[in-house]
Amino acid sequence: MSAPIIRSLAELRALTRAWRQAGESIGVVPTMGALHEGHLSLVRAAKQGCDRVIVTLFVNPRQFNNPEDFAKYPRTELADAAILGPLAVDALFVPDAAEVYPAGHSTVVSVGDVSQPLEGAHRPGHFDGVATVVTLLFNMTQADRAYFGEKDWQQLQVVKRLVADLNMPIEIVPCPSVRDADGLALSSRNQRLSRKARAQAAALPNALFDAATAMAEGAYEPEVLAAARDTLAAAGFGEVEYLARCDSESLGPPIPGKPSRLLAAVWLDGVRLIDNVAVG
Ligand SMILES: Nc1ncnc2c1ncn2[C@@H]1O[C@H](COP(=O)(O)OP(=O)(O)OP(=O)(O)O)[C@@H](O)[C@H]1O
Ligand SMILES: CC(C)(CO)[C@@H](O)C(=O)[O-]
Ligand code: BAL
Repeated sequence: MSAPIIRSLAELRALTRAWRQAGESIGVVPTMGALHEGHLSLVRAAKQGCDRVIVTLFVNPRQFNNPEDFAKYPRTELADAAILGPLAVDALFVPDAAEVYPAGHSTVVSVGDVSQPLEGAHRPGHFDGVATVVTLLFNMTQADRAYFGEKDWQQLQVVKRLVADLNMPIEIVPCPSVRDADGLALSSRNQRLSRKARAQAAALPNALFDAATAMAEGAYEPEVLAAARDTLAAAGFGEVEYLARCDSESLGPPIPGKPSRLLAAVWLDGVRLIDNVAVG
């Protein structure tokens, strides 16, 4: 059986009110659909941690800085509802744009410093769109816990900052990146890779893991980063938008004694891939 699809906020509210009155906890897994094992790992964590689980599916127009990317984003609602069936989620919330942004909607939520570099610099307005829709989804679902993937590391840090700064009564639960057998992080956008490019794509995680190991062993960072760029170019990758070691939490420059992370956004075969790994 497929997951029960709920489209209106009124219907969702009726459910969440009943669950709250029964003293049940609510978990939310926000997604843009085209579900894969990465998303399902979040759903499984939510099922373990909460009495009730809502998966949201909304391709949020306000976080796309590139109209072509928005137009091409995969939309597979029926398959998504079917794949969630065996996990027995309580609701698949699929609002339309007018339910999320009714006429007259004019509030934008903007998170500070952590949203500025990397994705923020290369996708102007992206994190304002994410922070705004995540705030709306948290309010709409009344969730106690929300599950986010480490694959979108900067997004996770932005959402943590948002929740801390606005004292939102919700716990953010990070979930590790799920990777294919060759190491490529699962992503809806991987579907757009040609067969040849898909075979080349594992060079990205390999280069990141190798570089992170070298850095942890004390190798000279500029040389390590230059070697990683050479490896990617040799593997057929195009533009490297960023490849940088950052403080894991603030995404600013690394801070001695604090965890750091290596993050990248790279083009391959007309597809923009992102990934990140811990250093040390
Ligand atoms: N491989 C993965 N492992 C763990 N979590 C993931 C993975 N891929 C996506 N997620 C998480 O699922 C949630 C929804 O992400 P989203 O719907 O954008 O999927 P996606 O595959 O990342 O798509 P795309 O990268 O093309 O936008 C986010 O919290 C994201 O971090
Ligand atoms: C969190 C999110 C569902 C908000 O639209 C989106 O950015 C995503 O899929 O990671
Ligand atoms: N997976 C993060 C959402 C986005 O790329 O727009």
